[in-house]
Amino acid sequence: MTAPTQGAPTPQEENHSAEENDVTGATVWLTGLPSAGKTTIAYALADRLRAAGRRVEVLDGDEIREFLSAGLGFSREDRHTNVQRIAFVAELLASHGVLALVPVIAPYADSRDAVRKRHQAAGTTYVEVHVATPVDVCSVRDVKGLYAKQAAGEISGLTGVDDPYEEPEAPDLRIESQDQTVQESAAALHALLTERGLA
Ligand SMILES: Nc1ncnc2c1ncn2[C@@H]1O[C@H](COP(=O)(O)OS(=O)(=O)O)[C@@H](OP(=O)(O)O)[C@H]1O
Ligand SMILES: Nc1ncnc2c1ncn2[C@@H]1O[C@H](COP(=O)(O)OP(=O)(O)O)[C@@H](O)[C@H]1O
Repeated sequence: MTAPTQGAPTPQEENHSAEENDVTGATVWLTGLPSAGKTTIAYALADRLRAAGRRVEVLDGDEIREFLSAGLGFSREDRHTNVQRIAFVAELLASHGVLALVPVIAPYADSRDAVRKRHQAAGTTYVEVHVATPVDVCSVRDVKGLYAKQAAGEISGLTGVDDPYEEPEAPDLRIESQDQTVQESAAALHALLTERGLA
């Protein structure tokens, strides 16, 4: 057997690099009410996926609103614009083999449909997860104090209270976080991604 030319990749190296290039990315969108558990599950899942060697980005709603969507508010129109911008970035990442985890409320069905269609048109995998924690549980968790502020009349237009949340009719997965630990919720989503060849 002749030794490979110096500098040229061995067949094993070539295979390895082909495998890397062939890794399937996907957008995994976690939709649900404020304090439902979207962000917590996304980061717990990211830890698991990174430990398994996957490239992962979490497109956190709060961070996106500070930069990419700076200046947008919470009107129907602004929420739609926010969601479409995030979908654009997520799809780009996913099309390059990244698992883009998106814990963003996305309260309107037509906005989420547009996200799905963008991914379908590009041939990029899209997974919709409904973190279906009931509003009474979310309002007790009240991670950012928004439910208390709304009740005190300090803010209005809070999703699920005095602003719409249109529940997904047929998500790929529904997580009832009120009955689970964070790790159980993350494991359920990890199992779905494994089943679909994404993890
Ligand atoms: N009025 C109102 N309604 C809903 N949410 C509100 C509101 N004001 C501020 N926030 C906080 O904004 C966080 C980011 O929202 P998103 O970008 O995910 O919302 S949207 O998809 O554009 O509707 C969102 O983050 P999460 O709590 O992680 O869901 C909220 O905490
Ligand atoms: N199974 C679960 N999955 C996710 N979060 C949970 C779960 N059980 C309890 N929690 C708690 O609920 C809160 C959810 O907050 P967060 O993830 O910021 O919600 P969101 O991003 O949907 O606004 C956290 O304090 C988290 O520890």
